[in-house]
Amino acid sequence: MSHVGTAEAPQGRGVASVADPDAAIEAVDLVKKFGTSLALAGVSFSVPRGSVFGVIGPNGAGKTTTMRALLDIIRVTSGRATVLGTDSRNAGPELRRRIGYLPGELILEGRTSGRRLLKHYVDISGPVPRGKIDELAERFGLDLDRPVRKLSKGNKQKLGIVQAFMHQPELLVLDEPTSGLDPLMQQEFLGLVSEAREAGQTVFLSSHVISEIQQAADVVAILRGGKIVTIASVEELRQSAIRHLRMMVTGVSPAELRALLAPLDGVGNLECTRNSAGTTEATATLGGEIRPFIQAISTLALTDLVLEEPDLEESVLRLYTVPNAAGPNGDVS
Ligand SMILES: Nc1ncnc2c1ncn2[C@@H]1O[C@H](COP(=O)(O)OP(=O)(O)OP(=O)(O)O)[C@@H](O)[C@H]1O
Repeated sequence: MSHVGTAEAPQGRGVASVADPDAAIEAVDLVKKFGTSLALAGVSFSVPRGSVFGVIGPNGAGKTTTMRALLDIIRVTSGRATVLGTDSRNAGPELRRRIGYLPGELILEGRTSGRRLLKHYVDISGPVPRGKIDELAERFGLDLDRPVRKLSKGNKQKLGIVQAFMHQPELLVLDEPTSGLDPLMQQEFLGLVSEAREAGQTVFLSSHVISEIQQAADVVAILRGGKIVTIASVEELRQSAIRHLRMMVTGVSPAELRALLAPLDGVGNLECTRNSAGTTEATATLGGEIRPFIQAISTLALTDLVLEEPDLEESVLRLYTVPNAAGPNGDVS
């Protein structure tokens, strides 16, 4: 297991700066090149203290690179980040004690037990409240006396979670924290995140699981190809998500209904047909606000209207793949 570290980084240089005192993290135009490949192409965001900020994106989007840059495990090519009021390049032991870090790829080998390994990490993280390690281990059903190399992937992940949370840090940086956890343990983890927020801690986490981000995060950043496609609250994302609709109308022909609905903002995949009962049926997708649509159909003789719950997953996946897709704030990649 790696803790917050500076493995690939030169020793602290740069001057500590306080940008926004309310921000736990402020990243400004982070660029990271690995040889000729551009892992981060100008990433900027701000994470308010006491909030849960989720980052989602497809494989290779730059989530891990962003986290490693914030923790000074790697150095960015250009740009700057402030973490808990300190320039990330000054991530010395004092700052590291204020952060809990769960790396994406946990490597736990050796005969040592989970308990002994955690004791070692206490030396780095600073004091842990009495009984906290056992309380967390019990919560996740983790046997701390087994040699770590014998632990399953999920149990190694639980040990990583205990390690990140045990010293009740001001900031938690969690890379794919629920990877390998079963659904019950994922819920337990989400409970822990919500308690952390209630206690005023800040959580910065990445995930592939949209439903999990939806449940845990206040704000979501969608990263793709080293760029932020959009940053939005979960509610904004939900409102911008696509709904599926089906309606039945009498007294209008399919062509008339098409002429009414097709020009409306957000209407897509429109199909208007006459069914065997002589009623006109329309199916479509509806994005964005529903009010203009409801107003437009208010004069129709509706016999049925079905408007499905917005599908956040579908909407986010669209932002993953569609070139120049606009997010809820109108941001484009
Ligand atoms: N040490 C490295 N050397 C070279 N390229 C790297 C290195 N680390 C990351 N990359 C590249 O940078 C890009 C971003 O990788 P990163 O691991 O940050 O993505 P990610 O969003 O965390 O992906 P995943 O969801 O698969 O974990 C990828 O193209 C990756 O191949």
